[in-house]
Amino acid sequence: ALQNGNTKKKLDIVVVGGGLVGSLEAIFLAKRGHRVSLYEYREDLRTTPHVRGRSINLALSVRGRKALKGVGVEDHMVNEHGIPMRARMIHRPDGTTYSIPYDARTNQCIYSVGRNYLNNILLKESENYDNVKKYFNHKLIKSNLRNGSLTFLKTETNETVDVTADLIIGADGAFSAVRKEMMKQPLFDFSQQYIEHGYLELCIPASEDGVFQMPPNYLHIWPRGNFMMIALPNQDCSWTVTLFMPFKNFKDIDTDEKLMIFFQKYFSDSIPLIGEKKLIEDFFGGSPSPLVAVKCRPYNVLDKALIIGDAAHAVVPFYGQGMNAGFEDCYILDELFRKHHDNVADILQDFSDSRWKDAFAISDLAMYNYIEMRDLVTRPSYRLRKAVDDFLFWLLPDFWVPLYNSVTFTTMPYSQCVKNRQWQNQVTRLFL
Ligand SMILES: Cc1cc2nc3c(=O)[nH]c(=O)nc-3n(C[C@H](O)[C@H](O)[C@H](O)COP(=O)(O)OP(=O)(O)OC[C@H]3O[C@@H](n4cnc5c(N)ncnc54)[C@H](O)[C@@H]3O)c2cc1C
Ligand SMILES: COc1ccc2c(c1)CN(c1nc(C(=O)N(C)c3cc(Cl)c(F)cc3C(=O)O)c(Cl)s1)C2
Repeated sequence: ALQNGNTKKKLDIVVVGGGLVGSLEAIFLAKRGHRVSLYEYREDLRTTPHVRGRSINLALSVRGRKALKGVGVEDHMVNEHGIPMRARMIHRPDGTTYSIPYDARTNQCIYSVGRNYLNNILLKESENYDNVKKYFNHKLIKSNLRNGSLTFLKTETNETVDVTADLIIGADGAFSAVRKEMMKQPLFDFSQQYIEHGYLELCIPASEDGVFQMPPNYLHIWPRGNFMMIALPNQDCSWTVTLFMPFKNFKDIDTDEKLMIFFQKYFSDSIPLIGEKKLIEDFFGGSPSPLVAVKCRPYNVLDKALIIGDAAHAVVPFYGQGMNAGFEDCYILDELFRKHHDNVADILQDFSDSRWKDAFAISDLAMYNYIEMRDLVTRPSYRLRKAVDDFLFWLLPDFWVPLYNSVTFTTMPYSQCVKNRQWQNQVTRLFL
């Protein structure tokens, strides 16, 4: 192996999926000198407007930033594009608000970033590597992972093309075709869970004179028990608002009047911000998207294939960690390439053995938040517990890292964050 842990043997690696994780992974592999072919089902989104049904912006936190730093785009994303969110801004039903800082002690914050913007930055960064080839409008329709063969449908001409690879990386999202193939292997565990809530995106536009209509450096939340609205700021001073509600409730709101009565009752302060006409248009113009959690393991087939990102661990979004966890996969995989040099079998085995505990932990944490969401930020005991956490965090900062801070503001393995929390629950139960 070369001195910097680079593998001697250059591999022909196919990355399936050019979303956030696949495009980042392609750069990591290219930096190690491998020959990367990235195949993406959709067209080159640098040419198309926003795709509906995927959140338009996302919360980027330290785990994701660390991976972006590894390929040299963290600084741009954080300082030229990302909008810092230093606290939550909670909207009460009566329209009054109060804020809860994310990290009073060290003033850390999370960043709102545009999904397509970030995807474009990563695709553009991959152009700096002549050992990366990108193929858009290519859909994986067949594969034999053991002998590294793949068949893609070229959606523009309906022709198929056969490709072989030394290594296949499946970064093709929650409904991964690579994972479907993997599931045919013996000893492959898989479970998926759809939750009863769907989500619908609305928009709070910039004001007439082009500025934010709400305080910009906050993650705005309207917690309403069995449903919730959340808003993240965009670069153009608009907000992407995501309404989470059981599909049944979406269905029951089937006229303009019912919609207005519903919003007047639960989200009255947002009506003048969204605009009544736009609210009716956007609510009935789209349909709520489903949310699914996928757990599976192992993530590899011998030294031939590996799944990462949502393909390996799609989680419900109630922790803002899905993309951060997928980016963390890329960071960890790069460390394993360094650690095991050119032994791909060891690299993939080590990834499967070490990553599933953390993937399952963040999946459980996000699902826990979903269940708790009803009173996540309004239940008195939550706020009492938060006050206790903040006091102990202030008193013993290196000892008492509250759960939310450790998940969002440290790179402590997710499984370690959960262990921490269980231990803290015991202790607080003593005097709460
Ligand atoms: C409402 C909502 C809010 C969210 N908020 C946050 C947040 O605040 N912070 C955060 O960190 N995460 C958030 N997430 C999670 C985040 O969106 C995902 O974790 C992230 O997009 C996963 O990236 P990925 O590249 O693994 O998968 P994807 O983004 O799904 O990309 C998969 C890519 O593979 C392509 N593909 C699929 N099948 C094939 C095929 N057969 N052949 C070729 N290509 C294929 C797709 O076209 C796509 O481009 C949120 C998710 C939702 C739904
Ligand atoms: C684009 O669509 C979406 C959809 C959901 C989310 C995000 C973006 C970003 N999300 C974040 N969640 C946390 C968090 O740790 N918790 C416990 C929270 C969990 C919920 Cl459900 C919530 F509403 C607030 C907080 C909070 O603490 O602010 C962050 Cl920190 S960021 C959820």
